[in-house]
Amino acid sequence: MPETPAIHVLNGPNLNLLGVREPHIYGRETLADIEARCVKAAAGATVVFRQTNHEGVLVDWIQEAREVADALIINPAAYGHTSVALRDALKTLSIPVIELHLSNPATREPFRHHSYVSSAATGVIAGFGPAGYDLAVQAALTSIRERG
Ligand SMILES: O=C(O)[C@]1(O)C=C(c2cccc(Sc3ccccc3)c2)[C@@H](O)[C@H](O)C1
Repeated sequence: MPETPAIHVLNGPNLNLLGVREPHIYGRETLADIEARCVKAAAGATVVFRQTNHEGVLVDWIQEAREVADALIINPAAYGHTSVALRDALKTLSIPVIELHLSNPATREPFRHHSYVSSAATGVIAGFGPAGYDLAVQAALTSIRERG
């Protein structure tokens, strides 16, 4: 177990607009609120929390995590349903990868039912709203601890 684990949390397109519209689907918390949740749940572990609307930037951040992170949490948003590039980048990682969705895409439009990310993830958390990020951080810490 690293002395101070580093958990990278990556967020995909449009998540910078959270809390503004569709609170019945994604909740009323902003991404800044969710970042604060992650820091609190991490209980002293380092949290690197980022959001981008650009697929290639997510690939760059995944490659960076390969070198410096002990676990990766990713909410790919719409790119989860479209991006082989994200799947390929995640497959290069040997650290725990947790796919996270605020909503449960399986209960929504058919085009959201498939995720390219899931086949590269250690596990998936979906449908719990912002609390899902707390669950993902706990899962990351447990996975790090159990890997030694
Ligand atoms: O549930 C999620 O977290 C999800 O990853 C997030 C998504 C998503 C889609 C559009 C906008 C937003 S964030 C948002 C919400 C309300 C108003 C503006 C932006 C997230 C979807 O693309 C995914 O299918 C599901």
